[in-house]
Amino acid sequence: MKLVYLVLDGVADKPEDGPTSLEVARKPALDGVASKSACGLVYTVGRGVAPESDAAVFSILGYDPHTEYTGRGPIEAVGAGLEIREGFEVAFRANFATVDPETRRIIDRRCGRNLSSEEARELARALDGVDLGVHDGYARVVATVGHRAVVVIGSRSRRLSDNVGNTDPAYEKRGYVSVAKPSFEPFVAEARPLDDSEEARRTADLVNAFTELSIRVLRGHPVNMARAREGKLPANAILLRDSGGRLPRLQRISEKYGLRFGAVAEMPVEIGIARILGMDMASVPPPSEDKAKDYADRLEATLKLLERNDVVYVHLKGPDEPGHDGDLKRKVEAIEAIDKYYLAPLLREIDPATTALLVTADHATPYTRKSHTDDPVPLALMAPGVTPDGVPRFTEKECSRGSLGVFEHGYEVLPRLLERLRRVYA
Ligand SMILES: O=C(O)[C@@H](CO)OP(=O)(O)O
Repeated sequence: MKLVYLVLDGVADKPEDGPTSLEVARKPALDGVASKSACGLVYTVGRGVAPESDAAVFSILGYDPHTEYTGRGPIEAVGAGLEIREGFEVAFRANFATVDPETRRIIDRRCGRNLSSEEARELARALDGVDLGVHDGYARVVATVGHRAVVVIGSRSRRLSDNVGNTDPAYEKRGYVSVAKPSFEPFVAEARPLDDSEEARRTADLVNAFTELSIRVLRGHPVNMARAREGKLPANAILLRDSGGRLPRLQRISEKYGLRFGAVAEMPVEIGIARILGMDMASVPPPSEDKAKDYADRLEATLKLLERNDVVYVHLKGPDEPGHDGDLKRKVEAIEAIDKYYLAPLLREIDPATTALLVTADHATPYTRKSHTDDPVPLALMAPGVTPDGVPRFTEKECSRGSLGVFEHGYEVLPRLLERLRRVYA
């Protein structure tokens, strides 16, 4: 049996807000798959939870993020090739952002979403290894993709704790599962200890010292001088979120399902997840403007992994960013590009008699809300022995009528559907 598990990042919208991107997009390949599939909806982490990609992806891979999870920071660190010194280091997901340095008001959480990875690397180098002046502390800063980075707050001699709040106001830590806030005060938040331990207080002090230092160092940085000359927003602050002090201890996915898993992932967080779960990784360059080339690379990687694995998890970032930017046109274009340059050629390459296809999303990023929401996402399973529901198109509303019904948690999807496929392939 072979299965391609295609995850379209943030592709779902909020149907009650009006036409959704999936309804507007011209996507013959996706709609063709839906018409040959059993369909349904998934609350990827759970009803009422607007998840970040990390918890959502662990969940749709079959791991309940409320039982064993340790935050997005360590996952992004693995994706960036960083190790964490347990007990003395805490890893955060970070954003280069634009703030008013006097008031700490956030002008743009992503400094205009036009920071090149090279600019980010130069800015990170100015802060990587800095001494924080308290608690024998220091920071490591590694740029990843665009405005994204990993920051590790450490102490050479004092124990630290990951039980501290975010300085990024857009997401709220609820234990280790961070959720997107529908609205927030646009100011850099003070990191707070989330318990009364000395370790948590010490860590919060170090985070706040890092925030101040990053604003001082980035203010006059040549990259920002050049950006100002080009009329671009400065990357003059670093927002931290989703702290974690160690990696989650999870069963390797191949042992969990008794199947070999490959992964095609574009962003550090999904790369980190695939590594932690022991998947056979194909490395592909980060997304570029040339979608035809990007998706040809991702298709080639998928086919190569299919040769030596039973399941290939493919995570395509495309629709999420325009969702965050509130841009319906670009979100529709992102879906159409995946349909035309990835899915249509994939369907020409795989044998539907022996290779199943499961398509879904990690969460909704409605362009009408410009953030992740708790809306359920559509799901379609096309496989031999699976009777199609006659769903005409891959959209939120159409898939809600499917025979698979509603999965209350993403971690129910793979166990239930792999069991169904095993019966067919047995
Ligand atoms: O990294 C990203 O693409 C998004 C969501 O995961 O984060 P942010 O909203 O901070 O850009």
